Amino acid sequence: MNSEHMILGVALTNSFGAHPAAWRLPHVNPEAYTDIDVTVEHARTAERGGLQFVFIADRLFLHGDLAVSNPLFNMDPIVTLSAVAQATERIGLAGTASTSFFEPYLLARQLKTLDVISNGRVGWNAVPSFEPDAFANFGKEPPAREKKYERLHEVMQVVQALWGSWGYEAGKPDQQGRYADPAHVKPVNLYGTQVGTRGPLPVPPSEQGQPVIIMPASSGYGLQAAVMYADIIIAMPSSIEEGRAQRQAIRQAAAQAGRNPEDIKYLAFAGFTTGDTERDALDTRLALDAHTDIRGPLARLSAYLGLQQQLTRPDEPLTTAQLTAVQAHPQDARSIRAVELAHAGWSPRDILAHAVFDPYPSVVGTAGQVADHLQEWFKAGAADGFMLNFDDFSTEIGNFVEQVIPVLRERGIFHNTYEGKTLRDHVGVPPQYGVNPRITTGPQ
Ligand SMILES: Cc1cc2nc3c(=O)[nH]c(=O)nc-3n(C[C@H](O)[C@H](O)[C@H](O)COP(=O)(O)O)c2cc1C
Repeated sequence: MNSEHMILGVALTNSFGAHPAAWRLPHVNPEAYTDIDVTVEHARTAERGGLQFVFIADRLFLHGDLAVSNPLFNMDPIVTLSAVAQATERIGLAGTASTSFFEPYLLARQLKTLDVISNGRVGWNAVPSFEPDAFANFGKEPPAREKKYERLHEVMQVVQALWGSWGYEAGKPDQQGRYADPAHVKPVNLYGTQVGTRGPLPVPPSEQGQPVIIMPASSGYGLQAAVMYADIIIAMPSSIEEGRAQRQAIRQAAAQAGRNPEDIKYLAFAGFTTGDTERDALDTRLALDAHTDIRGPLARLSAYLGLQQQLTRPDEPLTTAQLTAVQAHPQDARSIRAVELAHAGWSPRDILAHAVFDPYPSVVGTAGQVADHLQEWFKAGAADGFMLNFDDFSTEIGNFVEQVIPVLRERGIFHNTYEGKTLRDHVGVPPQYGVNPRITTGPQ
């Protein structure tokens, strides 16, 4: 992994795409939620483009109003990735598993087994759950914030201790009669306030030792935990300035925690819809937006444009009087963008089709515009790479691979091919096996 190259992961959180209407498009298989072949195909397309990993977020409850939408998350990320592992060779496989419910022995076992059978391609997005609906599914009430993070710390340390409990020194099976050297497959006897384990975990090292750890960007307790354990931090900054500031804050906190800041990769979420022209890309987005009620977004847009009155002509550019009245909220990247688009002469419907209200910065445009966005953020130090989101996986992952990846390669900011075999190689993070000694002995 060369630091001149950006890291690209693709979010395959559900089977259809990031747009809630993707499942309704005529070319989309509406049963993709339960059809593993569809997810496998998306992962293979991403692998063809040399993307470093696929990523599956998770919520432990039914998310999405089934009367109008598909379930918004995967049936089960780890089981799904096991199937994807068998159908792919190089691409990394990152899945979310909550630290709030499962016993660390079970988490350690499933994740490391997946890492072994995929030849070292696994990433674990370790998140503490916070939604009452998730806790209800385990017959529980959400705990206080400090208890939630206390459990997270204990789970992270117990899982990693279990991962390291079958030492490299145990060796390979010797058919003369010794399968492994038991002196190096040892109990860990690690007990916290909320979880604990005896060990050992009967899973030998994978090709990358143990899974790469991913954690979401957060502040306070979350930041403190992420800089202790994470190899990759994923985030949703809304502007280059915010991304740069958050990345810097993480690098600083990592150094204070005794880490080399270079060992933590900061990835920003971004969304893309590509077309041969900007108009084509907007029309693709409009075909999806047509399935949603525009009244709410229009009301929100008038507020973001700083207008007192509602926008009543969604297909006409703003009038001169309206353009004189618009005013961006200086602190809000979405408002600034909406005002820019209004001044450029786009109609309210087209401004919305530019994805101004997506939860992360999005580009609806040509491959060159998409590449410009990625390059600008990367070169500005606002991210080490990106978590790519696509409205409609069935077309957009392929478009990105065929149209955007060649531009990034031409500009020298994306690798030509996988240089190594494991996810750790793909993202350029150092080896680790078991609990990082820094955690038990303090900064060196
Ligand atoms: C980029 C990003 C991705 C996240 N992915 C998930 C996820 O897949 N599942 C989940 O339950 N929470 C996810 N979260 C939420 C975090 O786990 C965390 O609960 C949230 O950021 C609130 O943090 P706090 O508890 O420190 O307030 C994500 C957060 C961010 C910023």
